[in-house]
Amino acid sequence: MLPTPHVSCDYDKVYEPSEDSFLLLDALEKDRAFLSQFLGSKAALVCELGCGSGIVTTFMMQNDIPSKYAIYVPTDLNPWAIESTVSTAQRNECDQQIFSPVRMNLAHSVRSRQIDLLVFNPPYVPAESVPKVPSDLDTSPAAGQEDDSTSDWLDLALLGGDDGMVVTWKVLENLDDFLAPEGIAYVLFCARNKPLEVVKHMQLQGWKSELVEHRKAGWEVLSIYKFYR
Ligand SMILES: C[S@@+](CC[C@H](N)C(=O)[O-])C[C@H]1O[C@@H](n2cnc3c(N)ncnc32)[C@H](O)[C@@H]1O
Repeated sequence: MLPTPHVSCDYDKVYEPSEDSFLLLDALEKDRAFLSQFLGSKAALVCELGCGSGIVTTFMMQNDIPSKYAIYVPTDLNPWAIESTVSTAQRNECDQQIFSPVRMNLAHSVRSRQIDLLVFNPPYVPAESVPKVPSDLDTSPAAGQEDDSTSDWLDLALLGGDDGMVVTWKVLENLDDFLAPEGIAYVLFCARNKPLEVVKHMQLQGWKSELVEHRKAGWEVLSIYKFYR
């Protein structure tokens, strides 16, 4: 079993690693040899969206997933998550890797079709609405029309709107633009996200998809699917 990074953050501001984070680590560990074969021969661009404490990106860096030549660009809307990701990487002595966390909305500031490995543990809890993207990072036409009061960073980490899928759909609908031609994405779902319906929809769009991990966590059932062309 691969070592889990040491993490210590201010959990009033940043999502505390939980069952979902650990399931993602297990999925990446399970697919480590596959990822090394699939992407290991090049300097792969690895982009974890919503990096939070940095536990997942640090785990990948610690364990050369997909290879020791990879370039890691984790992203988050929450500035405290970016700060925590830097300190988690330092705490775990990952300063050998090429690593540059960036505050951005999903992967919208990364050039099209550049990401080789995309990893996302999204805000997946069904809720009436999703907290709005802070106006300095919102590029939609409606941006700047409301006051910018996003201060509850934990709501942003958890609340996923209708079916808990609003943010995840923003990634899946942009996957063709985000992923490199031979790229692959690992995305976490809870049962209330109706992952089987989502996978069917993605397959109809031409994506290949496989279940990587599946676990009951308290009253949630969590699963991780990978998507590739
Ligand atoms: C469930 S937490 C996962 C944190 C970490 N990856 C883990 O597994 O422990 C979701 C993360 O996504 C971030 N997030 C939410 N919406 C985002 C968006 N539109 N763009 C980037 N990050 C976002 C939140 O700030 C939070 O850090």
